[in-house]
Order: sequence, then structure tokens, then C-alpha cells
Amino acid sequence: MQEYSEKLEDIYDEKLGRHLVASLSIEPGETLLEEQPLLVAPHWECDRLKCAQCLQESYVICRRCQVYPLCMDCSAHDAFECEFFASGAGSGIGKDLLIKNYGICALLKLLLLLEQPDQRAQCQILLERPVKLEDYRNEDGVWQEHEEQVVRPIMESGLAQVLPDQQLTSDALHAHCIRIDTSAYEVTARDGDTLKGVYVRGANLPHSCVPNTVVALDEQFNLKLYAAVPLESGQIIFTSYANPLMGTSQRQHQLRMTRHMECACVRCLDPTELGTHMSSMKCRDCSDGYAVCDLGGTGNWRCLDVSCGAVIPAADVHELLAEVGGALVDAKGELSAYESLLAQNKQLLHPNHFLLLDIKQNIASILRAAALMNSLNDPCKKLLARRVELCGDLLPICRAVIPGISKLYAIALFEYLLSFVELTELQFSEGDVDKKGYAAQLKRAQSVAKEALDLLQFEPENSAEGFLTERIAMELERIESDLMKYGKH
Ligand SMILES: C[S@@+](CC[C@H](N)C(=O)[O-])C[C@H]1O[C@@H](n2cnc3c(N)ncnc32)[C@H](O)[C@@H]1O
Repeated sequence: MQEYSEKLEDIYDEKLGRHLVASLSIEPGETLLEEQPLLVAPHWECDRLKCAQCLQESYVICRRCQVYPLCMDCSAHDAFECEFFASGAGSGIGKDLLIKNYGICALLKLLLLLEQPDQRAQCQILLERPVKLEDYRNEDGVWQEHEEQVVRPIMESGLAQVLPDQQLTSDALHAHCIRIDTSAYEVTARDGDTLKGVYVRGANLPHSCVPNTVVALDEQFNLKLYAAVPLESGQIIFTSYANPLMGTSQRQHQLRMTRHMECACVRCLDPTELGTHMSSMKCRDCSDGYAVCDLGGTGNWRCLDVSCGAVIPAADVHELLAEVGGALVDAKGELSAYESLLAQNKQLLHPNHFLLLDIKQNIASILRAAALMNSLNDPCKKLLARRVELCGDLLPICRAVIPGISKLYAIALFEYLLSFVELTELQFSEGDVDKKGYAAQLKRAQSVAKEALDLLQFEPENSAEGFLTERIAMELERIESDLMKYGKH
């Protein structure tokens, strides 16, 4: 399906540009779009060469064109790109163009796609997207980065002269970079690095921090978009460009920086962030009150208890968040540093605050890695119980921020399941729980595993989530076989 589902209509308005609405009712899990990528390339700032064929780490250069990196397993890459530099129009361009300026990778791909008659029409759809260069020009950071890493190297390489039909100017190249950046999806290479994938139709999806669709990507980076919740005729189809585990002002900052947009979704307009309180503070005046941001007014945090109404100035909140954010970076994987950060900030932030969640996730992943490497000294049960608690704290929040079918929630359930089963088995083997208690715990694990599998059922088999599904299914099998043994009493 290189086209949208027949149940969608492609429309245009001033605010969202081209976008899609449901023209009929749609069930959760229904496929809305399947599309191959127009291009997949490393980020501008990627400093490790990637094989032009499989996008995993590269060790050699293509012998034929002497321009593109390859890995030990791949002996060839895209025939047009190879030919262009080996004996085509680009044969006179310096062979070190890409190696010296690896940031040009995505744009070079687009420029060479534009040279191929069978690809040009797809690229043109992307290039029709209007870009107001004046909104970006002279902006610190992005414009400068594009200029130094992409635009200047290409202009100085002589490519503009050998691609005369494209009439390449600095401004045209900047506009291409912006189109690539604002429409790209983060995709994960097999070696775990993130790359950017551009999809001509997928690029039409507008953002909401509460998306109503799920984007699935298989190992070949093919995109499948499916409904996360029931959709009624007339509803706009949204994806999310932001990290749902960040607070509102952090998501908004990210969207402003990367997409030049202001989000006004239900979560962004709700000071409690859908009841999660991911940006709420503990009130400084009353013992059990929480303060939320006065979004439409002063921007200060005010206690929700009207009989208290104490105010925390926005500047104080931002200063504290910057301080904790900095300390998180400085903690550099040190368990004790995260634990002391958690203890200090529990007094100041709502228990669901996104920074506390971040700290807790760091602790949980250190404990997981330690368990895997068997490097825990002794108090295994205590640490396992701590991991279960930390993973459990994340569950209701993941459930609340992404409604319906959610990969984030499925992954959180999996992490919880692993630690819960490990603890349960240890407690049973050490005689802390009897058979009946063990069976009751296994029943809980069984329902967690089933819930996670249910959420992942629409993911392609050959994807990271597909492999996760297999892993959870194996765990479920193990749980059910123990249940057969111990659950009969
Ligand atoms: C991937 S493009 C979407 C394509 C767009 N529909 C078009 O016709 O070009 C992303 C851009 O769409 C706009 N956009 C997406 N979601 C939006 C939203 N919820 N509110 C305002 N603008 C949005 C922003 O300008 C953003 O940089």
C-alpha cells in the first residue's frame, strides 16, 4: 500500500498544511498506510561512517566508486549512486567528499534521487512543501549547522555544476535540509544507532502529543501506520514527533527547535498533563498539595488546593529543573548519584514528575544490567524488589500518556514483567512464598505478558517489536508451564 487507506482523505488547511482525516470509522489496529522510505540516512551530526547498503558500521570504501562506505558483508550499494561517482557526471568530484563531509549523506541521497526519472516524482512531492527560509535564517544552531556540515561542503564540491538541471543554490540546499529535518522519522539501525527516514506520505502527518496512530518500522525501514484508538469520520490523523516521557514545556521546546511549531493538543493545554502531573511540583506551603503551571496566565506554578493557593515562581521551577537536568548528566551511570538525586528531589517534585521518572529509569536500567552481568553482590531480592517497584511506577504514566495501542506501554510492561518474574522465582526458590502464593504471582505475570502481547500484535514480525513479541511469548510459555505445575492447588 504505497497509498493511504481508502478510509482516509487527504486535505489541506492553513494551520496543518496537507494532512489526513478519517472519512469512515476506523478500528484500532487497522492499517492506514504502508510505505517504503524515500531515503534513510545518518543524522547530520553522525560521526561514524555507515555502510551505504545496510547502514551498519562501515570499515571499507566501495572499490568501484571509491566514495561510499561499505561494511565487510556488503560488496555493492545503490547502482545509480555508485555509477554517478565511478564513471558518471560525478566522476570528477573529489573521492573524499563523503568521508570528509559525512553530514551531507541525506542531502546527497536526495540530490541523486532527483537525477533519476523514476524517483523524481516522489521527491517532488516532498519538495513542494513550502519552507519559509526567513523563519530559519540566522537562527543560531540549526542554520549554522546545516551551513557548515551540509550546504558549504556541497557548494564547494562542484556538485552544483554537474547537476545543472537542479539549479542548486545555497538557499535551495538549506530548504532541502529543512524539508528533510522537519519530515524525518527517527528510525533505528540494526546496530542500534538512530537514523533519519524520510517518507513522502508519512511526512504529511501532523503532530499531537496524544497521537491516535502508531508508526511501526520493519528491518528494511518500511513504515506501517495503524490506528491506536477507534477513529470517527472527520477525525484528524496524528502522529507524535515528541518524547511522551518529557514534561509539557520540554516537549514544546523540542517541537519549537526541531519543527518550528507550537503544539496545542489536549495534553499541552492541560496543566495536569492528562492527570499524570508529569510537570507538577510539591507545594512548598501545605504538606500534601501539588502545584501546577498556570498555563494561560502568569506561567507560575500554583497549589491546586484553593484554600492554600501558594505560588512557586516559574523562574524558581526552571532553575530547579535545569539543576536536576545537569545533575542527571553528571551522574554518568553512577547508581549512588541517581539514588541521592531521587532522595533530594522527591521532596520538591510530584512523584510522577518526568525528572523523577527519568532518574528512576536510570536506576532500573543499572539494576537490570547488573543482574544480567551477575555483578550484584548479595542483596539480590532487595534490589530485584526495588527494580519491580521502579518499573511499576512507570506503568500508569505510560498508560495515561499514550491512549489505546501503545508500544511505549508494551515495553514498560515487558520491563516490569522481567523483574517481577525474576523476583517471584527467587522468592519461591528461597521459600518466602508457598506454592499457592507463587501461583497467584504467576497469574499476575501471565496477565501482564498477555497485555503486552496484545499491544504488540499489529507490529511487523521482522522489527524490533516483532522480536520483543517473540521474547514475551517465550516468557509467557515459561510462566504457563509453571502455572500448570503449581497452579492446581
Ligand atoms: C512533517 S511536516 C507536516 C507536513 C505538513 N502537513 C505539510 O503540508 O507540509 C511538519 C510540519 O507541519 C506543521 N505541523 C505539524 N503538526 C502541527 C500542529 N499540531 N500544529 C501546528 N503545526 C503543525 C509544522 O510546521 C511542522 O514543522
